[in-house]
Amino acid sequence: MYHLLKGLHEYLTRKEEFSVIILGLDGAGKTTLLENIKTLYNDTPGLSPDKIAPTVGQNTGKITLPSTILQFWDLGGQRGIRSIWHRYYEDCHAVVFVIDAEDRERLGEGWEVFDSVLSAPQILGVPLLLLANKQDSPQSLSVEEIRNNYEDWYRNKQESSRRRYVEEDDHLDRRRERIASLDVMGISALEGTGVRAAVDWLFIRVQNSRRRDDKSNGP
Ligand SMILES: Nc1nc2c(ncn2[C@@H]2O[C@H](COP(=O)(O)OP(=O)(O)OP(=O)(O)O)[C@@H](O)[C@H]2O)c(=O)[nH]1
Ligand SMILES: [Mg+2]
Repeated sequence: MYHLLKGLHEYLTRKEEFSVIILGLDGAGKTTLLENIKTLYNDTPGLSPDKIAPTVGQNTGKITLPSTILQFWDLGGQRGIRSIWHRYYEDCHAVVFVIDAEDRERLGEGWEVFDSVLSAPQILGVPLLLLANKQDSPQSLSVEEIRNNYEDWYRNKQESSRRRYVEEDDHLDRRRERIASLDVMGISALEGTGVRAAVDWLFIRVQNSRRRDDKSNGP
């Protein structure tokens, strides 16, 4: 009887675990975001921004929400480290792409990398959230400006490339669909503004992720 009740209790209180990968160029603010999330949701606070160094490899963090655990994988954004990102694609349930909205000079490079993430076949069906970080800075582009900037970049790229003629129709359609339904949110990872709203988005979207029935504990 005890075992039956224990089993029932465990069943009723079990938490599903989902993996979220955080991608973006070096310096975009991914680790600052992860540490801020830890501070907001965990008893033990995350690192303060002055203790954060560029990521060589990965950082991880876990938060517990009602009936759900989110496991974050913050991956280094330096050019040489980006080549390992794809190893995390197969097992993730959501992707967060952080763009530095303050660094106008690197926006093009950011979109180039974002575009390759957006069109990676392994994650075409996985929720993708674009975060326009550093909204605390007066120089930063707003969410609206970031979206427009990406759409302009994409249009220019299409016009100047012949890729659209060689890309498979099906793939192109899914990609267009993804861009049209792309969610962009503004945050300040440094001050924590907008971070809870972004986590709420993830919490809701992973429940409906196509990979929900195919969960794993991460890469
Ligand atoms: N003003 C401002 N600065 C920020 C914000 N988020 C991060 N930064 C700063 O941006 C710099 C880079 O932050 P990181 O979190 O290390 O960036 P990262 O994306 O993890 O970089 P890599 O680990 O190299 O991929 C640091 O100086 C942060 O303090 C923000 O919201 N506002
Ligand atoms: Mg980092």
